[in-house]
Parts: sequence; structure tokens; C-alpha cells
Amino acid sequence: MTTSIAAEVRLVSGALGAEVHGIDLNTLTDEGFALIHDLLLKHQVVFLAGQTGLTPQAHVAFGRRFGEVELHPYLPRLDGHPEIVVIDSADGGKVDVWHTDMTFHQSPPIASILHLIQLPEVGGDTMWTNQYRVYEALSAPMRDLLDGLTAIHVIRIGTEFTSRAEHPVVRVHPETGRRSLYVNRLFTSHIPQLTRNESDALLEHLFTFSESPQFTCRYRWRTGDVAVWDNRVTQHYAVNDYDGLRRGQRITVLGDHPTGNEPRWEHYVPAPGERYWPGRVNAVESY
Ligand SMILES: O=C(O)CCC(=O)C(=O)O
Ligand SMILES: [Fe+2]
Repeated sequence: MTTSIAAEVRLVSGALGAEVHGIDLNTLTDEGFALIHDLLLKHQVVFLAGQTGLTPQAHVAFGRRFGEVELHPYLPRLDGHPEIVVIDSADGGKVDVWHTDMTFHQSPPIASILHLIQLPEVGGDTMWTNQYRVYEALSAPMRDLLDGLTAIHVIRIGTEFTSRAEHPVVRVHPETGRRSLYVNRLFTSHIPQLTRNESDALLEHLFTFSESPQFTCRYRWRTGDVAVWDNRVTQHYAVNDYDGLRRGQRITVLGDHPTGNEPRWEHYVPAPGERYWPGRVNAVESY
């Protein structure tokens, strides 16, 4: 891309991730945003180094360039800035399960923007996966099967299923047109066209496969860094290997409905007495 911005870009792994130096989000220009947006579509997660003085207003304004900024229904909000959620290790904010943000919604966020404001002395990295690559590495018959299925995504707070959505197992990215695998360990409970045993086994395989190192990048944060990820095509995991305090502030940008192929089969109808719902027992407790 030709640009007059003096930004320096460094790739984080062979699978995904690009780190940018030389952009200040507090004074972001249209040109700077265009560069970030372009990098995001190419590399799925963009790291903006050195944003120590990022104001909550500029954080939210950056999100608004992508779309409507959400109010998160469950996570603690920053005083005076309800669009910003606080992810604090002292407050149980250790998300060490692979996931895509909020897939239990009809319209999960298109992007999440995390600003790390406090870090332990060592550790506390975050990892991401490139779900295009995961899909593209599957065999043709497996891709064909998955292209015709949907999955149910849930969030459970206590014993209540608070929110539930059905999405295609393979989604087509609205901006790039590429297909990616769209299931995750934290929120995907089952594939309703399959028997419970089939669904559990297939999902476990797909989760484990997605988490293979060749599809990931790992980022070592410095205080003040910002990550923005394309939540349509990535999963992430906060490595819980540290003792000290770690605190981040995050916003999410409201998305549209994930689209893919039309399902090719009806929902499976269990025989009388057949054990079926709720599927995987490790579906999320709270988030
Ligand atoms: O703490 C992190 O690095 C990521 C936490 C997370 O899952 C999120 O911000 O969506
Ligand atoms: Fe997350």
C-alpha cells in the first residue's frame, strides 16, 4: 500500500499478526486508519505499539471508525465510559480458554480492541489463531460436510442459558469473501444436525485442530500496546502463566449476522429418551 505515513510494519508469525510502530491513536488520521484497516484484513490482528497515553475517548473513537461500539452485557465497565470493559486479573479476568468474542450473540462483534495498561513482570502474553488457515487446511470432504452445517453458541451465567445463537460452521468473510471455520471452545455447544456423540467428537477435533501452533501467533505485550483483531476470523487465548497484576481495557465493535452456505440438513431429532441437549458440558460458566 502506498502511504505517506512513516509507519513501520513487522509480521508477528507466519500465520497472522502485524505490529505497527509510528501511529498514535490519540491523533489518528483517515490515512492512518486506512492503513490499519488494510493490515487487519490481510493479517487478522494488528498490534499498535506504544499507545501508553491512549485516552478512553480516543479508544472509543478508534472503535467507531469500524462501526457501532457495543455495551457489553456482562463484563465490568470502566467508570464514566460504559463502552469500555475492564479485564482485570485481580477480578477473575483471565480468559485462558480459546474463543472468539461473544459468538452467543446474533451479531457477534466484527472487531475487538484491547489496550493493555498494566502487565506482570513476565508472562501474560495473548495468542490468536487464523481461522482461514484452519479451514483451508481441512480435507475437501471435511470442508464439504462443514459447509452444510450450523452450530449453536451459548453463554451460561450460573445455571441459566442467558444468550443463544445459531451460526454457520463455516462463515464467509463479508469483506474478503474468504471462508473460515467458525466454532470455538468457550461458546460453541453443539452442531444441531448431528447426534450428540457425533457433535461432541467433531467439535473436539475442530477445536484441537484450530489450536495447532502453525495457525497461531503469540504476542508479548509492553505496557500501553493495543491489539485490534478481526473477530470474524480469529480466536484468542490469554496465557495464564503469571503472578502479578494484569489489566486491560477493551471495546467491541458490533457486527452483522455471520453468513455462510444454507444448511443442507434439518436438525437431528433425538429418539425418545436419547441423551442429547445440552451437548458439551464444558460450555462456558461465565464470561
Ligand atoms: O486478556 C487478554 O489478553 C484477552 C482477553 C480476552 O479474551 C478479550 O479481551 O476478549
Ligand atoms: Fe476474548
